[in-house]
Amino acid sequence: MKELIVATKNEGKVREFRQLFSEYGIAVKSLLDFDEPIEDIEETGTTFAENATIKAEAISEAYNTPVIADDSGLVVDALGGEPGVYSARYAGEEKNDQKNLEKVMKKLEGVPVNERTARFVCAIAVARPGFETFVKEGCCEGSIAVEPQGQHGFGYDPIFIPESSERTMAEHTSEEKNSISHRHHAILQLEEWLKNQS
Ligand SMILES: O=c1nc[nH]c2c1ncn2[C@H]1C[C@H](O)[C@@H](COP(=O)(O)OP(=O)(O)OP(=O)(O)O)O1
Ligand SMILES: [Mg+2]
Repeated sequence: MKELIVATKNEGKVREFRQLFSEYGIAVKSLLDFDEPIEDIEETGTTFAENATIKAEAISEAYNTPVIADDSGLVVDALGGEPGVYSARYAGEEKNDQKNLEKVMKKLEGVPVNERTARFVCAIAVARPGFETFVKEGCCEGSIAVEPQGQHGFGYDPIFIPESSERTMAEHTSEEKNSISHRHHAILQLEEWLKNQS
């Protein structure tokens, strides 16, 4: 089975990539599977695409091998697009999912349901030695719940209600999430390239 390196340390993403790529006969190796510790890569870009490129190219260049990376996050209209590229560190550098979603809930206190629109965005960069890096994006439209619900998934899933649903993403099974998520939509755009990998 073909193996792809995904330059992430996020266990939630790794779980989803394993499930999503298994459809293409591709196994996933993440930075959590490396024997040696991998230093955190600074995400200095101002867009998801830039940060995905930075992560994919850093690992591709270090190991001289093809690598993909995912930069993703939550974009809330009533917060002018926050937390956006700062999603992981919204409530501080410690990257705490619970504190991050509490900060969003607090900022949205009193904001009526019809003004709580938001989307999850995912940029996936493909970096290969000797080739130009390319990036594909996917998104999942929805809104921010009035209170957190559900145990599945990771990150902001307990407060995000996809527009196709009445439940939060964390109340969806992984199969359900993987059929509607921003990550799924980004991967669909990579499909042609992925089919040539297996
Ligand atoms: O499906 C999702 N469901 C809920 N929350 C999500 C999702 N997808 C991204 N998110 C949130 C988590 C984190 O707060 C940020 C990603 O930040 P991002 O820098 O891309 O990832 P990360 O630092 O956790 O791991 P890494 O950079 O090693 O891939 O957006
Ligand atoms: Mg990150």
